[in-house]
Amino acid sequence: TACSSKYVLSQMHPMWQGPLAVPGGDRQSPIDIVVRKSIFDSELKPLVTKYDPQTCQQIWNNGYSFLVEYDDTTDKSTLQGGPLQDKFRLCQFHFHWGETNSWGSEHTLDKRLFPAELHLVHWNSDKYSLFEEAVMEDNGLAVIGVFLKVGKRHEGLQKLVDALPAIRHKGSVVEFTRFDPGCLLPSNTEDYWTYHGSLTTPPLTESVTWIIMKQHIEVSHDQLAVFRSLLFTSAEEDVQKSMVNNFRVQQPLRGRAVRSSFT
Ligand SMILES: CCCSc1c(F)c(F)c(S(=O)(=O)NC)c(F)c1F
Ligand SMILES: [Zn+2]
Repeated sequence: TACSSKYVLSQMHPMWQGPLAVPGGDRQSPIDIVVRKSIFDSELKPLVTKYDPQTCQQIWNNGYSFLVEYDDTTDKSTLQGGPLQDKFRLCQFHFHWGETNSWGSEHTLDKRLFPAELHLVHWNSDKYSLFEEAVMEDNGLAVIGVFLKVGKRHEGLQKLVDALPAIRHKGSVVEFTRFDPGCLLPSNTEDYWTYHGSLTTPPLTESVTWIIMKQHIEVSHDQLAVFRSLLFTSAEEDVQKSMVNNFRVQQPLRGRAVRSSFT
């Protein structure tokens, strides 16, 4: 699918976290969400997701995370509602996680870190015809962020966890079909925070309407341990590096408002 083929992140190394010069740079992500400073907006609607598992195509290791990619050539898997005026097409989802359960998320709630964070990446198919275009525009992308906590095993996640050993190395791809990303959303999709930000990986473009779910999902310790068995490095490299801590450092709010859909 377009959403990541042209944007191989393999050049990126986790150590790039520094303040890469970004044009403008006043709406960078991730951020700390100061809950008591978020502003309730009664105009914010519940999210409307319509995901067709048949559009699931493959899972691959891009050298920074693993991406589950969807066919985004039609409007079969979409996100609308919430803070959005347009319809957005799902192109992929991926995660960020730590080397221990004490940290790993990109966003935080009142500085609270979670062990991992799920990102479902969508692009504005009402305004643009390709992900590559949308990723450069200020209302081009919508990313749903879901916090993960360690607890009971997530049955829906297990199919994905079972596929990970086949993509241990950077650049590995395997077919992955009939996976419903809706099973990874919390039961409550009405309560979220939203703000305007950016990708948290190069090209770091300021094109993202972020939608951070208030309710987390639970995965087991063992499921998260399989995430950490992935490698940043390709099979050819002689030093293998565990894929952990693939999150960006938090960025300044620069006066942005974070709105909440709930009081
Ligand atoms: C331009 C890369 C194409 S796909 C992709 C990705 F691989 C990724 F990691 C993130 S993220 O910034 O890390 N999380 C929101 C994205 F937003 C993406 F769109
Ligand atoms: Zn991400």
